[in-house]
Amino acid sequence: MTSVFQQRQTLGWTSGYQQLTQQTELENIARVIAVDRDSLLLADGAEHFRARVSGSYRYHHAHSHEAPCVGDWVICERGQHDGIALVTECLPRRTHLQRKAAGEAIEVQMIAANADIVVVVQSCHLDFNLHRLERYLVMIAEGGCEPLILLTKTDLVSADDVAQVVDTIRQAGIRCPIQTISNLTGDGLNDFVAQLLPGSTYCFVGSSGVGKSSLTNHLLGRSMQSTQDVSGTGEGRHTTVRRELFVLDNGALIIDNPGMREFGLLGAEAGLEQRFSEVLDGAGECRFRDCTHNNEPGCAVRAALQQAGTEEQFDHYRKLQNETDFNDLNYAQRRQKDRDFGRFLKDVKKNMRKK
Ligand SMILES: Nc1nc2c(ncn2[C@@H]2O[C@H](COP(=O)(O)OP(=O)(O)OP(=O)(O)O)[C@@H](O)[C@H]2O)c(=O)[nH]1
Ligand SMILES: [Zn+2]
Repeated sequence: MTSVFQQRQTLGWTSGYQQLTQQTELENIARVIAVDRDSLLLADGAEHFRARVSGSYRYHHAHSHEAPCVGDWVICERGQHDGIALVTECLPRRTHLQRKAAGEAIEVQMIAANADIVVVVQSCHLDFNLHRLERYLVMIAEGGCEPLILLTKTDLVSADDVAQVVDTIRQAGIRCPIQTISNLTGDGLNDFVAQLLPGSTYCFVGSSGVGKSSLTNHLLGRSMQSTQDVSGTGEGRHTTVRRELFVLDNGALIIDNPGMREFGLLGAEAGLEQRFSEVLDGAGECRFRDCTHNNEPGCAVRAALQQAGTEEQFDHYRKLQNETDFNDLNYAQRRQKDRDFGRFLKDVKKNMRKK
């Protein structure tokens, strides 16, 4: 017979956690599989069940990042009426992945808790962006996770191009594992799957459209529906709109982040992007819809900046935008930089008109 401990292990429970919770009966511990507004989907290794957070916990943990999120281990009371468990405590997080959100005060938003490895997914085709990658890596390190870089869509570029992207990453001093796959041809997929460790939790992050869902479908053997059936909650899962933790056949755990926006996007950055879009409007269309205005051919923004002779200044600001210190500036400082950037763009536009 499998013990409760072994059951928990299938969800990533380790003896390290065990020490944290000596006072608690194992029966009362569960992992957060998904969060839907006020309702949590939990799993204890034997079954999935619904839960809500106790009023007392919410009262004492008012910040949004303190609310249980996908990957968390929680203590709960079962056997309540209508089968809804009550979460009374969230265990200390071994690792966290979070972004700082825009707002009056800087809110920290949880993306996932207790992930061992964060898989940063970028496409070798157009989406690849070193600065964004570095920003992800900083956040991963901050949260105590290990990174793994996964480059997708190798079928759309030449082998030389793939090698060049890998080279660019290495040149930047990034030493973490890099894997390349094509969801279309299946190239590299087996190698990737083979190195996923049972009991380890992998969280996938990356821009929309880089192929996260395609990969998740593959990892789950496209058994999304049957996976859902296991949960016994009777919910359909046709659209990927929430973060969810899955157990793969080989015992690895994955958290997908469907439709996720860039998690380096901060208030000031959002502001920069907004003003930046004004320049985009004024400058016309770039050849590529997802142009990053770094060095793509047919970039209208670059052309406009070049014409105005302010390319260098612009790059400086973009660099600033990407610097991690920037993430740590307080709100007022960021607002100031934001205003400076607004002024700068105004000048660019004025110069463009003069010519
Ligand atoms: N050529 C090629 N196309 C791919 C590959 N992976 C995904 N795609 C296509 O790219 C598009 C986006 O793929 P998704 O898997 O939905 O991307 P995603 O990252 O999950 O996007 P969100 O769900 O919005 O976060 C789809 O049309 C896929 O068929 C790949 O390796 N090669
Ligand atoms: Zn462009």
